[in-house]
Order: sequence, then structure tokens, then C-alpha cells
Amino acid sequence: MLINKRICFIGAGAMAEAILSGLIRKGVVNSEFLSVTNRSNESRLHELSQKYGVQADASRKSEFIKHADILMLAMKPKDTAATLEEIRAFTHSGQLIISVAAGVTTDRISALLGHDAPVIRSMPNTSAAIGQSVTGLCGGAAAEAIHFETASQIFESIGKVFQVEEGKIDSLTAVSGSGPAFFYYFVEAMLAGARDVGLDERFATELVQHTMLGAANMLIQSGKEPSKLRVEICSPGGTTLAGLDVLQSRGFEDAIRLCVQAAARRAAELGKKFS
Ligand SMILES: NC(=O)C1=CN([C@@H]2O[C@H](COP(=O)(O)OP(=O)(O)OC[C@H]3O[C@@H](n4cnc5c(N)ncnc54)[C@H](OP(=O)(O)O)[C@@H]3O)[C@@H](O)[C@H]2O)C=CC1
Ligand SMILES: O=C(O)[C@@H]1CCC=N1
Repeated sequence: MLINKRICFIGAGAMAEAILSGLIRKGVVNSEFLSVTNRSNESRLHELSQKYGVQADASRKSEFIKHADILMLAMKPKDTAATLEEIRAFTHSGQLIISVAAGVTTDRISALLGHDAPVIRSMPNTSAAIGQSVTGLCGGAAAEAIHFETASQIFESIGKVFQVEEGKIDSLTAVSGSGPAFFYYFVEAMLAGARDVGLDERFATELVQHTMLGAANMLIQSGKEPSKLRVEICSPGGTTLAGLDVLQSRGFEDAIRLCVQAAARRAAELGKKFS
């Protein structure tokens, strides 16, 4: 066991489950040190308590929060203000606050808490569910190296961790937070294309899954630039160039760049909207 601290999750959704299951699976925190709270869904708390052995009793919400060393804010950005107003009386400046809420700034969280507890803002992604998240971390004014170390330990249990300045976290959100969805959309389109050229769905799914996996591993293991890897596949007058010509003429690169820009803009807008 690496972290000997009580962690209370405020929010019991998909992201909370991905993180707490990673912590337990990797033995970073003993399940007895974990508590989970939500707004009203008691059956969800029961499910998490049965599945992971965490403390999840709706009637003990204020007690869990008071006694926690770390509060993990895992509610939707739109619910952050109401939630912090509800729980602030049970929080104190000796706690480490870690938020996963997209767009909500550390200043905003501190203002809502009304004290100067250290705040770390994180941006994981849904691959956390299989221990392969990419998580960005940034800190508020009171966050020190020790707080980053603790947060890194937590998020390393569900994948890779990168520390960034807060000014860059909206951009990171667009790339690694939303990125899996953009990738899945590309895969959906590949599957539709595979059907168009006469492959049956199950076979096409296997072909596409393993092709994407191999290509992703090539990117990491070969150390080559993606453009070089792409060019290596293109035979003059061959199939790949025939396909790429269509992507280029249909503005594929522009579409992806505008997509990432729009996502980053929305992260910033969420921050303003909930500030
Ligand atoms: N999905 C993704 O890819 C990523 C999401 N995130 C962030 O993670 C956060 C959580 O997302 P996700 O897990 O998908 O959300 P969910 O909607 O699955 O879960 C939200 C949880 O917040 C709880 N909640 C709301 N109000 C309160 C309250 N007052 N007190 C305690 N709990 C409360 C809800 O409880 P109840 O059900 O009872 O209403 C629910 O358990 C979001 O802020 C999102 O931006 C970050 C990175 C990636
Ligand atoms: O779509 C969203 O707002 C969240 C943040 C990153 C992934 N999902």
C-alpha cells in the first residue's frame, strides 16, 4: 500500500469508478480507506460498495467528507458550484482537493470552498477504466510538490501522468481528454468503409481493432514521426495513396485540427461559464 490516506469521492459516476478501481487494483490504497458519495442515487452507492468494498453509505456523507485527507471532486462541471456549496462546511484547509471536472479552474474551486486547501485539477480520460488513462495535472496557488506527488501516485494507478501549467489544461483536455472519442469516431468510419467494400462486421471489427493497435504501438515503439510511418506505407500508384488522396481532397487534416480547436475552446468556455 503506497498511500496511507483517506480518500473520499464526491461523485460516484464512471470517472469515479475508473479511478477507485485503479487504486484498488494496483494496491495504491486499501479499499477501507476509500469512501464514495453522490447526490441521490443510493443504489449506485450500494453497487460500488459491493463491488469494491469501499465505504458508500448515503447517510454518512458529511462524516466521510470531514474525515478524508483527500477529496476527489468527480461530479459534472455544471454541478460543481452546488456541490461545493453543499459540502464546504465539512471540508477544511488540511485536505488535498483533487478535481476531475473539465474546465473548472483551481481558483474557482478555492473560491467556492472559501479556504486555502491545496487544489489539484486533473484531466484523465476514459481509458482509465482499463488502467490506460492519460492524465494531465495542474495545481492552484496552494498546491506544492508534495500534493503533486500524491496526485501523481493516484493517477499513475490508472495510466500515464503529465504535469502542465493550468493555462495549458484546456488544450490537453481537447487532445487527451476528448481524444479517445475522436479516435473512436475514426474507427466507426473505418468500419463503415469496411462494410462498403464487402467485409462482414465481425471480421472487419477484428481487422480494424488490431490494425489500430499495431499502428499505435508502431508510433510508440519505432520512435518514427507519424508522417514517416505514413510515407513508408505508400507505394507509388498504390492503394494507400488512392485512399489518402480522398482524405486530402475532403479536408481531413483541417477537420481534425478544427475539431481539436473547438474542443479546447469549449473547455475554456466551460471554465468561464462555471466561474
Ligand atoms: N467522461 C470523460 O471522458 C471524462 C470526464 N471527466 C470529468 O469527470 C467528471 C465526472 O464525469 P462522469 O463520471 O462521466 O459523470 P457522471 O454523470 O457519471 O457522475 C457524476 C456524479 O456526480 C454526482 N453528484 C452530483 N452532484 C453531487 C453532489 N452534490 N454531491 C455528491 N455527488 C454529486 C452524481 O450523483 P447522482 O448520480 O446521485 O446525481 C454522480 O454520481 C466530469 O466533471 C467530467 O468533466 C474528466 C475526464 C474525462
Ligand atoms: O466531454 C467532456 O466535456 C469531458 C471532458 C473530456 C472528456 N469528456
